[in-house]
Amino acid sequence: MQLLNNRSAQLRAPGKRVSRARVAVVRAAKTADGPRVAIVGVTGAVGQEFLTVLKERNFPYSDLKLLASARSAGQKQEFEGHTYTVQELTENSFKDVDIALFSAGGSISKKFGPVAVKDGAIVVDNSSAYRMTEGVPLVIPEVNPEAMSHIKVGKGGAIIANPNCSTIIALMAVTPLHRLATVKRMCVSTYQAASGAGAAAMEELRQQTRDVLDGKPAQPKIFPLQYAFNLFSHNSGMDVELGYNEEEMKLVKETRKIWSFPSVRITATCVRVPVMRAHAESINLEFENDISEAAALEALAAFPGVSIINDRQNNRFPTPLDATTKDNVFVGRVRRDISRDDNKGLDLFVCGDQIKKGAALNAVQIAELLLK
Ligand SMILES: NC(=O)C1=CN([C@@H]2O[C@H](COP(=O)(O)OP(=O)(O)OC[C@H]3O[C@@H](n4cnc5c(N)ncnc54)[C@H](OP(=O)(O)O)[C@@H]3O)[C@@H](O)[C@H]2O)C=CC1
Ligand SMILES: N[C@@H](CC(=O)OP(=O)(O)O)C(=O)O
Repeated sequence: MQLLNNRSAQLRAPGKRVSRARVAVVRAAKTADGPRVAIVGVTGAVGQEFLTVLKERNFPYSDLKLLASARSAGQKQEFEGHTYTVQELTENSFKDVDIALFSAGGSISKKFGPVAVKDGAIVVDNSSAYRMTEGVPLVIPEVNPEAMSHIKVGKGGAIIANPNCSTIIALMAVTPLHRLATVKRMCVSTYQAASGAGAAAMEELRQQTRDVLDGKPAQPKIFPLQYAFNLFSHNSGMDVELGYNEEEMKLVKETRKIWSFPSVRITATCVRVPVMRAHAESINLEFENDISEAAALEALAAFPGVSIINDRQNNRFPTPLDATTKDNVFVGRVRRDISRDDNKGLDLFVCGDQIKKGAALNAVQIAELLLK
């Protein structure tokens, strides 16, 4: 296995930027001494992206098992010159698996995660099922790899949770600043893409856009409201007492766990916007210590997996399209918060591909750590 330093993931868009990605990439692909890998939910938006990311990163595997529901069993899937048949997920699916990448929703993870662990597999779970479970590491490899350092392939089954996509994207940008000046309070507003609600929601956005442009009524199926040419409060369950939805509370709780910082103050408002697959987030930060714009930009530029687009002269800042299909999270609008008299406040605008760094890429990076 050869470890490479990937310095090529820079965005060459007009204006100022730019940071270097320094994420270790494992080179190999199909190889006799690689782990046996299973993908649960392979026919979904994230499942398909797992295949893309495994290929892009030449992730080593000796065997690949593609799993989905009975609806998809028998489907053929080409991958790296081989034709695989999608199999129905059952209790016997994990007998010969070392790493299982789960992305079929929380109820499937709850039912089959323990089955996989019992059979000795390490589950990297994309759902929210185990994120807040004590003893289950919740990991962003650039932020807290130490949380999973005791888990390795060949040393028994375990579950590692992949954080919520909005949380991953926010913390990729905020962690280098937190390390510099300690975040006291974070206020996040999200603009979340269709992909966060799966392949069917992406199709709903395409179909409604066509229908509305053709003068036909939009037909809501996945979301309760018209999605094309509209936006609305995130579709996750609402705590009616508190007035926060589940997505907002994930940002609060998961950040505290990932940073091992239970007292950090966080508030969030999550909104679904008609964008295909990259989330955007506006973030206001209050720090314990002084932090300048220049120091913040320097810390962001040095952080692996972050690119900067921060060109005030040309009003050029990150957009969801900049981030779409990209590994890196893009950060801009870095400015001192003028509502404060001190130098302890900053604003940022962040964009990250929800399916990639927000889901499949982060999970595959976790799997790479299992091999080191
Ligand atoms: N940040 C993160 O970590 C993110 C996590 N996710 C998680 O990943 C899950 C999937 O997301 P996404 O790919 O967008 O969703 P999709 O709706 O696009 O895909 C769902 C996948 O789950 C499979 N599935 C559904 N029911 C079963 C079943 N009974 N047995 C086996 N497989 C089943 C589907 O298979 P079939 O085609 O056969 O129905 C399909 O492959 C989400 O529910 C969420 O939990 C998603 C996005 C981000
Ligand atoms: N956060 C996704 C939904 C999702 O899959 O979240 P989670 O992985 O926390 O269940 C969205 O954009 O809506």
